[in-house]
Amino acid sequence: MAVSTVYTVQSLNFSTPSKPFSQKHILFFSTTKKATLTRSYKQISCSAEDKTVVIGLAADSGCGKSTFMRRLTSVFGGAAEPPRGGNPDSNTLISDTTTVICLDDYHSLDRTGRKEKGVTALDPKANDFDLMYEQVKALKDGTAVDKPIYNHVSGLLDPPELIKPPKILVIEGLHPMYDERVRDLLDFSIYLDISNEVKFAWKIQRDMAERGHSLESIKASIEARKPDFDAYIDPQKQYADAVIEVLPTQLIPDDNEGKVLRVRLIMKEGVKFFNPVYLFDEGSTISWIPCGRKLTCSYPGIKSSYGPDTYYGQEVSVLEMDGQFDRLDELIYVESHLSNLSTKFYGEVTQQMLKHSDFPGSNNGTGLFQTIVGLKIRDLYEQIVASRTAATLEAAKA
Ligand SMILES: Nc1ncnc2c1ncn2[C@@H]1O[C@H](COP(=O)(O)OP(=O)(O)OP(=O)(O)O)[C@@H](O)[C@H]1O
Ligand SMILES: O=C(CO)[C@H](O)[C@H](O)COP(=O)(O)O
Repeated sequence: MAVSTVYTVQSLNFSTPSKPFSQKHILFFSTTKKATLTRSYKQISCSAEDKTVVIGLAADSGCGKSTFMRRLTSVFGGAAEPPRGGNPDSNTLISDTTTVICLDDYHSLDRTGRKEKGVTALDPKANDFDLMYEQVKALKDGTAVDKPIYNHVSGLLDPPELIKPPKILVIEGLHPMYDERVRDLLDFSIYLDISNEVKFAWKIQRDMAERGHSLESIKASIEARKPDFDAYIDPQKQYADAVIEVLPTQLIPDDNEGKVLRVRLIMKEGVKFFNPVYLFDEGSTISWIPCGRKLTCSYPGIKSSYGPDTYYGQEVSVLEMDGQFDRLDELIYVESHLSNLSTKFYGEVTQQMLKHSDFPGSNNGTGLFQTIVGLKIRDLYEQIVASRTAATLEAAKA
């Protein structure tokens, strides 16, 4: 029988928190040979207003999740870094406000295990949803957890790292909306829907140009993942509150380069604390070519549209941007025609885009819509905190 021993967290060597704990936090170690951590934790007491807001970001590998996360954390200010003093191959990024955890850390089978069983990482059988649910719920309830680490360098499962409840927890990866229990914990969810043609072009850019993979191996890897992607990853988009859909342009006939993109921001109606962005007039159907005196466009130009639609049987608003911007500073012209942006000052979207002009997608709708969704998440967070504060005050009065 395993005997449990109590240690204070300050004595641990992994994932040393960047700041000392303000609350007493105790971990229970199991004294088995492997010295793995059992899953018992003491609750860190926090007020209702401080409870963690949980955001889910789903996409296939290589579809821009990390880039989106960099844009999102930048909206909150401060740099996002891996846990200080922890595993150098940690997938976690922590900033003052946000903690981003990668759901690859809940792979239950390592690279060899998947190979032996003949399953991909996209297959639910290769992932531990019970633990994912248990830990996301614990964090949401104000309890720190020892989250496993999937090491992408070695392909092994490394010893766990300590994750404290942040203000905003982002769970990003293949399956944030797959398991109903985890899905129900999300305060807001996003799906990055990258069409096969564009995914292929991005994979070639990264894996061929930057990582030296051959064209054949990239094709083979995409083909091998496709059945599981279609079965387990893609269906999650029906649950997302916002979907960023990336398609080949319609401005160049038969374009197969995948450089000019048509991007659609699909925003669910009726989501608490989320008011969809609109162009010119809320609820109308608009088609707009902004190129001209105030927006420089070279071939093939830019076409934007907006209007109501349905998506998986639900009412949505869709904002679309096809083409690319020549001059980012002129984006202020487009920004000034959009409403419900949740900016804190005039031009904040343009400022964010200029700040990260070196990120992929900064000259088109991918960067623009990721930035807008980042601002909407900040607004959602602030509204949730404000409503909790109001509820606490009401309760105190009663
Ligand atoms: N908006 C974009 N426009 C053009 N290329 C992009 C865009 N977003 C991502 N890419 C390309 O895709 C690659 C992967 O992007 P990123 O690292 O953000 O994706 P990811 O989903 O986090 O990937 P992974 O899960 O494999 O770590 C980038 O190196 C870049 O080549
Ligand atoms: O789909 C993925 C999500 O990032 C990866 O392929 C999965 O996590 C397995 O990683 P690796 O290929 O490093 O073993």
